[in-house]
Amino acid sequence: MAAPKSCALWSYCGRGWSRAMRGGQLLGLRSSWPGAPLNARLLSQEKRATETHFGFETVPEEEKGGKVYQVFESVAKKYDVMNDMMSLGIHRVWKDLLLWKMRPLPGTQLLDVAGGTGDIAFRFLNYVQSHHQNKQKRQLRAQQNLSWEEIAKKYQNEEDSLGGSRVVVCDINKEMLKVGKQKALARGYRAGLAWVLGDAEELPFDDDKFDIYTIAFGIRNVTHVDQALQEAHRVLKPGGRFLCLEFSQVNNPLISRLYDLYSFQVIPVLGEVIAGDWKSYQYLVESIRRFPSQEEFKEMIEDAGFHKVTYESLTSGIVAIHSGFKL
Ligand SMILES: COc1cc(O)cc(C/C=C(\C)CC/C=C(\C)CC/C=C(\C)CC/C=C(\C)CC/C=C(\C)CC/C=C(\C)CC/C=C(\C)CC/C=C(\C)CC/C=C(\C)CCC=C(C)C)c1O
Ligand SMILES: C[S@@+](CC[C@H](N)C(=O)[O-])C[C@H]1O[C@@H](n2cnc3c(N)ncnc32)[C@H](O)[C@@H]1O
Repeated sequence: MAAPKSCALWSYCGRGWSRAMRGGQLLGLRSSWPGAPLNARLLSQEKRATETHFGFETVPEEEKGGKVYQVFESVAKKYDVMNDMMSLGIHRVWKDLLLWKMRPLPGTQLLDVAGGTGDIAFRFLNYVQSHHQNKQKRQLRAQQNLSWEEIAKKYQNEEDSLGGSRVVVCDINKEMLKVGKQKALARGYRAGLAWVLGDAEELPFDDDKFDIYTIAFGIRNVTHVDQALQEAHRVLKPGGRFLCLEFSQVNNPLISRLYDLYSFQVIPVLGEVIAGDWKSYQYLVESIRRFPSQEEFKEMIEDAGFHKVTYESLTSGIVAIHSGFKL
């Protein structure tokens, strides 16, 4: 695991305690820093700030991972149907827009972290396969003198139909990965797809390995967001791209009010009726409100070493897509 960048951590402390409180998450000070404000030094010496949030609850940092694991272990089988019910299918549009923004080239090696049941991975494979086949058709039409056998051979090898592109789905939860693998089998996805059990905070991959790193609706659940961002930077090749689709801040007061009413009055009820798990969906809607705003998260991505960091808010800011590059 890449050691936290002292400059980034220092700039956290250097910009004062409030910066370390970003998104309501009390970031643990790992050592009393000579330059840190007095109250931060006292806190780090007397009582390490090792608390974080689990929805609106404050919990010891070491407990959050287990609680999040239980949430997704519980909802895994109903995860996909709940997404459609809660968002009336709009989450599919958000994920399609993520792929449209990605526009992967042939041969792209994608790491989809917190990939769960594979929604992003399947979209990636569909995208690269359709673009590769369209390119192949254009090339074949340009070569009038090919024999039938030569044409048939070009269409036969599925591996080739991906143009060398590959996607690795990495997730910490066995049940979510199990549902994803079942979906892949049912939909006929075989080539170019791998499933890896792993933690976003400590990825089981070498440095400089992937062209694109995506994380969709996952980073909100991670205990140490800064560590996950640093791991994303580590495993990307120079020139690689980071893309994050996550819930964000609604700025329109009316929509924000309606969204809150819908979130806290309807979604947990849907969670209980459909998934038999009111608490996990209460966690969902609370965790959304505890996540940093678009601008704050942009700064966190920059602190992790990414450049040209931008974001695009969708559906009045209910979600946002953040993008950055490892240069
Ligand atoms: C455990 O963690 C997780 C588990 C998972 O399964 C999934 C995830 C990851 C999550 C996703 C990928 C998607 C999650 C989706 C959401 C959080 C919801 C996203 C919300 C929208 C796209 C629409 C938001 C709605 C608005 C902006 C405002 C419009 C709201 C209304 C018209 C409803 C107003 C609600 C009230 C006034 C509350 C009081 C009313 C009642 C209790 C009566 C009953 C009301 C209804 C039945 C209204 C239902 C309305 C709709 C279904 C329409 C929704 C509106 C739109 C599509 C605009 C994960 O992390
Ligand atoms: C809301 S689901 C998103 C799944 C998928 N990306 C999608 O868009 O449908 C969140 C996923 O994050 C995973 N997750 C939570 N904490 C994680 C961590 N530290 N490392 C890797 N995955 C994690 C959960 O197991 C779950 O599968």
